[in-house]
Amino acid sequence: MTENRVLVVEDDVQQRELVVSILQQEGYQVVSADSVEAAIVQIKQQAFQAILSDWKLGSLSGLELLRYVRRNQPVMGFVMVTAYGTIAHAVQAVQEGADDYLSKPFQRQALLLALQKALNCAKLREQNQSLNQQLANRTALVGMVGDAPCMQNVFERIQRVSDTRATVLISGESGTGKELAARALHQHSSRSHGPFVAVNCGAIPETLAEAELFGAEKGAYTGAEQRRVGKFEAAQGGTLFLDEIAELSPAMQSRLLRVLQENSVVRLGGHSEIPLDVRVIAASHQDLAQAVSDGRFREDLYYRLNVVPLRMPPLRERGEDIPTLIDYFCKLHAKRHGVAMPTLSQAAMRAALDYNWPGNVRELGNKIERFVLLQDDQELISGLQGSSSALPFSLPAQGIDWDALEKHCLAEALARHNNNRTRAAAFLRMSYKTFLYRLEKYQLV
Ligand SMILES: Nc1ncnc2c1ncn2[C@@H]1O[C@H](COP(=O)(O)OP(=O)(O)OP(=O)(O)O)[C@@H](O)[C@H]1O
Repeated sequence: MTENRVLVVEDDVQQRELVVSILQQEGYQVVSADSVEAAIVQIKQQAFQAILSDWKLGSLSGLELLRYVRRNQPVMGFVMVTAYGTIAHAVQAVQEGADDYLSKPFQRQALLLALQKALNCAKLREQNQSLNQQLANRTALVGMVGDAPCMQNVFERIQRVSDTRATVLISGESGTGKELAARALHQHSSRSHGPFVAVNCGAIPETLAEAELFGAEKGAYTGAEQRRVGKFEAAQGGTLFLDEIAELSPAMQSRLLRVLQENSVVRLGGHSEIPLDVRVIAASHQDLAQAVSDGRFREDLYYRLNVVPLRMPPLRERGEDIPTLIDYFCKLHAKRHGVAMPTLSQAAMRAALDYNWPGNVRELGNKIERFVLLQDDQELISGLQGSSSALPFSLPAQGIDWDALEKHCLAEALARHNNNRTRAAAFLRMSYKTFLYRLEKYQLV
């Protein structure tokens, strides 16, 4: 906000002039209006940071003006001036979004304080709006949908480390967006103009793995009729994404470790070292730490890769993102296939929220694509009901203390959502009212 322009709305000429002159003496830019209609004309013509309005204004009231402002200019500060003894009006004004109220007659100091409070509130709302905008841009920028706090943490980490050369190890179940995260890391780095090369380590035949990754000179192995450039070299100046890293054989693991340590590569059958300028990102849907404990993955390579760990949360841990993702995929696939955007029935949305999504975002994207093409709600619902009641855990043989479990679930839902009750209630698929009732029952409020 560059300057503080205030609109004073008052139908009593004397009172209006008095307020205008006090505010002008304080350095405010002041415009005045004598009715709700005149005030709305002014608001449409120029920007104000705050409005100071009388309650009683001819045939309309300041409340109507307040409602108009909150609908059309939600950021603007608002002070309601009420007649002496009409506290009910003041209460109603604050309930409907006024930042403060003043009871007539008021002192100069009270007027200035109330106006300052409204201006501060407006400033906070403006900052909030711009932060939300930044957040929305950020989400759009990385091409990943996710409002849940756990996804916001992922975005934050991506932003923080994208422009470094630090190796990132992305973990997460299949379909949680590991490759998308790797692409986001690349896109947000200064290497974005360079190549992004993705290799699925599980899909390369063992015998060809070395040549595929590190390259081979002509005649290095049977069938090598010409020089072959490996994936590391192909990613020069850019990013190499090694997916399913746990699938590499022990021999390949040690070669990879050497390349990473030396930051250079020697082609199979070659002699000269080729210096590398490659950022490496690895991913695995298997628990790599477990693979190390089981002796299937080299510990030193694990630590070399796991400089920055990035965990992609499974979809069932971020149920609040399901409606947004459904909307995103409906739009995406409707556009892609040139068909009308369908709407989900409430029953289908319910089924989607109750479903366990073992295939995560990929499965959701596929199911929604089919829905967009077939536009068959029932088909979608029946595809979601198969495992909808399956819980991600089973009860212990000795039984459970139900109250302790319920209390634990409520507390954990709150903790996971930074004490945001609306999100915690949605996470537990509970109405807000039911959630509050249960919090009170367990004295968690
Ligand atoms: N947060 C998200 N927002 C939008 N689309 C997403 C998101 N996460 C994943 N997707 C989409 O879901 C699909 C699967 O994502 P991706 O291939 O990145 O998952 P993955 O974890 O690498 O899977 P896998 O382990 O099976 O290789 C892709 O089409 C991707 O675009």
